[in-house]
Amino acid sequence: MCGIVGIYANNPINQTLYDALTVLQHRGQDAAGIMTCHDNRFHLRKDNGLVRDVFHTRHMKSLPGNIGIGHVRYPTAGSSSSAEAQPFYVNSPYGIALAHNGNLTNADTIKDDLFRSELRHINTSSDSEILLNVFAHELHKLGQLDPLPEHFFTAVDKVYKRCQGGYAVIALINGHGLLGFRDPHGIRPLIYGRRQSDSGYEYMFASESVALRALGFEPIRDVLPGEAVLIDSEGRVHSQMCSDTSELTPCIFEFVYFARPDSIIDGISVYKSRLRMGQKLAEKLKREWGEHDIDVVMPIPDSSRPSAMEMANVLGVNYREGFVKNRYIGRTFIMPGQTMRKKSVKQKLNAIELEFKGKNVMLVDDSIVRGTTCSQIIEMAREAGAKKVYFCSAAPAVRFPNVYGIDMPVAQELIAYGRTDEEVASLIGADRLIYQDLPDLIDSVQAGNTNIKTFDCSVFDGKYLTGHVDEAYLNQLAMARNDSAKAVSNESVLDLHNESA
Ligand SMILES: O=P(O)(O)OC[C@H]1O[C@H](OP(=O)(O)OP(=O)(O)O)[C@H](O)[C@@H]1O
Ligand SMILES: NC(=O)CC[C@H](N)C(=O)O
Ligand SMILES: [Mg+2]
Repeated sequence: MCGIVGIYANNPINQTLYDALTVLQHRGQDAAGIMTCHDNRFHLRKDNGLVRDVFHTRHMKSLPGNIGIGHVRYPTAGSSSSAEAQPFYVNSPYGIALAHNGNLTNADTIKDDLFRSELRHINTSSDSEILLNVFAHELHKLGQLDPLPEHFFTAVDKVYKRCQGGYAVIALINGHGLLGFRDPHGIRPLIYGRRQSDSGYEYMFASESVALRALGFEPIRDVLPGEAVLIDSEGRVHSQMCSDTSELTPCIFEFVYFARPDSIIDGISVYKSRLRMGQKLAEKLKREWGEHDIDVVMPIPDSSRPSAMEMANVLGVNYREGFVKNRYIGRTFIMPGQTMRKKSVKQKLNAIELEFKGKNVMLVDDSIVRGTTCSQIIEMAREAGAKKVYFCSAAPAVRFPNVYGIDMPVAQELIAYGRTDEEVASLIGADRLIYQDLPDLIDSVQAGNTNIKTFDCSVFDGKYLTGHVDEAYLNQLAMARNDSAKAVSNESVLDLHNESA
């Protein structure tokens, strides 16, 4: 679940890109990159690490220009090598840089086609480099020295025909502007907006509206599924639907966990949808438990706070913050290995004993995925003196892999895989466990925009709306991206992108 940003401005944009990436940091903590363009030359800085670690003053000074793109990475394909940090660059045609959020489900086939038929070499194992080369090839085929917007749209149409999966993309095209597009299902988010400057409007594309707002850009609208929006070199906006089979089916997990609560995605407030998740969960609890003996409702910071708050409210029970989060530890779920994730939960959360002593506590999390967080948290609650520890998840049980840009590639690594709710409860050590029902989760999100008829709920129901995701693909993905395979592929390599720090 990477974060992407692109800016067209009338003044240097290195600092604005940096600031936007810090706002999107929650979407990717592994690597960060910025590519700017000035006087027909690209300037790149990318490396592994958080935004604040990747860009020092000397890097910022060497990112000139009024147009550029940025990326924060959470790998879902390839390795964690700095060579696979983004943006990626290809020299022909025109010189194109690209930042991608999502995952291609037919990357291997396209890679083969690119080499055999189109004589293009892909030097990394990143699907984003493949996506860039497909776009570049299709654009090159049109043979235009002075391309018009329609040529870019034709190339995007071809990308839609060839690339399956979920993707939101921002491309920086030397001399021709910024191009944003979103896959025909709109699985991954992308929004654009503008702000007034002394010399006219400036434009920004971003994964989430919060990045626009934080930098003083007014959102115009979400990019539609199957649509491409071009901000040309003169700052004119062109847009076109490039796919004739598009339907908005956004990823519901953005609302559960990934996005910041202060973002609005496809017209839906993430914060409000989380409040509604809490409300629905409380209603389910009342229905199923009847009388209860819960003394306090507590969130597992950060993401579950709104749901826990509303749950406490509906149950008429005290809301208490029993865990304090170390603000210097990042999100644990998107960390690359299980050892690091496990260690970080303990460093990240600490119990305030007096909130637990002799109480029956209901711990609320937004989701239970591998079970790393809840198992440790329940243990901590008991150690802090809780009488009974109940646990609930504002999302249903995660039982299926994600193939669209969330790194949950292996069903067997999910704690609920092949287990009943009771079995999960006993494994994590909870006295009782309650999961949100899928229809309730969908209602909670859909209430924000009833025009959206379907959401990508694949991690909960195993339905992959883009098609072509079969048993064989899932098996192959599991082999390539299980935790031990990733540890091997992430061993250090010296690659083409090999600048000095
Ligand atoms: O079952 P698991 O595999 O542990 O995954 C689920 C947990 O991971 C996430 O927290 P994270 O620490 O990533 O981020 P947050 O601070 O935004 O809650 C999520 O909010 C759950 O707490
Ligand atoms: N999480 C993402 O969006 C990842 C983008 C791309 N698949 C990568 O691994 O770099
Ligand atoms: Mg969490």
